[in-house]
Amino acid sequence: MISSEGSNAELRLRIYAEPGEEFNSKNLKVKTEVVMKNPHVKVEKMGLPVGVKPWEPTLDALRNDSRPFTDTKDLTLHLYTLPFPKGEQGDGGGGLTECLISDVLKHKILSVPGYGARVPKPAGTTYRVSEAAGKGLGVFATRDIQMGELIMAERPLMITPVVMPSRCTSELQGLSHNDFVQVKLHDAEKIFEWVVDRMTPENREALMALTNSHSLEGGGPIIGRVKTNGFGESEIVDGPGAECQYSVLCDALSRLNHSCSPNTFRKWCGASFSMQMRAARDIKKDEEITTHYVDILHPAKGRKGQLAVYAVKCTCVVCANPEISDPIRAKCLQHLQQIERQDWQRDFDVPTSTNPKPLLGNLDMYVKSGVETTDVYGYCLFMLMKMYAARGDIPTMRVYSEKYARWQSARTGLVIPQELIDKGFGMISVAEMVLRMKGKMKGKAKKI
Ligand SMILES: C[S@@+](CC[C@H](N)C(=O)[O-])C[C@H]1O[C@@H](n2cnc3c(N)ncnc32)[C@H](O)[C@@H]1O
Repeated sequence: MISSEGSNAELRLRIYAEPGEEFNSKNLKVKTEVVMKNPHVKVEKMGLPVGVKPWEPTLDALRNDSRPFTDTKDLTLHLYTLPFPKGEQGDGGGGLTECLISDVLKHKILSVPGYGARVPKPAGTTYRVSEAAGKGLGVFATRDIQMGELIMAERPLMITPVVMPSRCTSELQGLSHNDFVQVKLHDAEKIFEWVVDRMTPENREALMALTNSHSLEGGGPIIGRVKTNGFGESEIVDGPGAECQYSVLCDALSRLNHSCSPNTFRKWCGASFSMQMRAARDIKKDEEITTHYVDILHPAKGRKGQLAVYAVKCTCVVCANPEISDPIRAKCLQHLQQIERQDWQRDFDVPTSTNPKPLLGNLDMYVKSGVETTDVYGYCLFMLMKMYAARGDIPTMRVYSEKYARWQSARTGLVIPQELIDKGFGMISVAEMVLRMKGKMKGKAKKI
């Protein structure tokens, strides 16, 4: 699973019925235990180990998609088709998602203000999927794309828990670690098959057409595809403590390859129940459109290890030259740690220095190093906007205000009014005051 948070909390949600009780929605119990997450497990063989009986859960236990109300405390997994309720709101034009989620998450999803909104469409065609040398397929720009532009918006094909739904662990006592994992993979594939069986034929075909980079690791074809293509999404979790994380599996978005200098931001939009991707910098026609699977500010060696989990051997220029790139990335990380402690996006105080050289130097470093998807880049644009306002240079202030607004739109998906951008997010009053003062010094007020 492609992590958005980098969290590797090893928790497992156990769905079970007491011995002798029927496995159905009324008597299912749920328990969270420390165990492995499906993206990181690997075994030599496939199928059940010798002597282990197949798990026979009943599908009815999970089939609850017609329940009108959700229990906000129920962490048991159920099958739902979203957007919900089907037929009343329709699919908002974006297609339907098959979900194996808890009521807690379903309640969260349905409570998002504006839930049921249409999935937005990019302006014209923005991308094609074609061969990416050494990486399988990839996504490429079909025209020049400006920073901030929406490139893709997609309703997921499927949302499934990161922890593997499987039989009660007590049944597996005495098994070797390898056999234990094999059973887990086998059980989980069975449950995932139910999810896939509920899909529309088009969605099922799209899912099975996705790449499986983990076909030799003992898991079934669905788990393999989830591991290869699923996104971790911070908003798609149970409860505030993220008791259970989920994997969000999309279609075209799954064709995005990893880059250590990515040119897009990925953002979940709860209202339209869609994953969206926007340009983090200007992208040229035919350029590959990329995302990041791991933290791009980590040193090359660390990234290599993390990327191996996703079956990625990155050969980009940043990875190929760690002696040059690592110190630069370390500097960027240091800058990030400095600004993380500040509420800089809401700080409209006039900067104490009006010398833009250090900031321009940093901006150049961020662009050359390709770290526009990190906050240091946005911070730099924001500070330059404020600094040029403090210098009374309205045209240059507007250049950075425009860039900062585009970057923020790409990052958050929010549309920033042009009037606000023209006014440098309010910094124009500072610029006007400075100009008036300069005018006074020369004996007359300058016209803006
Ligand atoms: C989410 S898929 C991306 C689309 C995929 N290339 C395809 O053909 O469908 C992830 C897989 O793509 C490949 N991949 C992604 N980024 C890569 C990169 N930077 N270098 C090499 N392979 C990459 C790896 O095989 C990885 O497991």
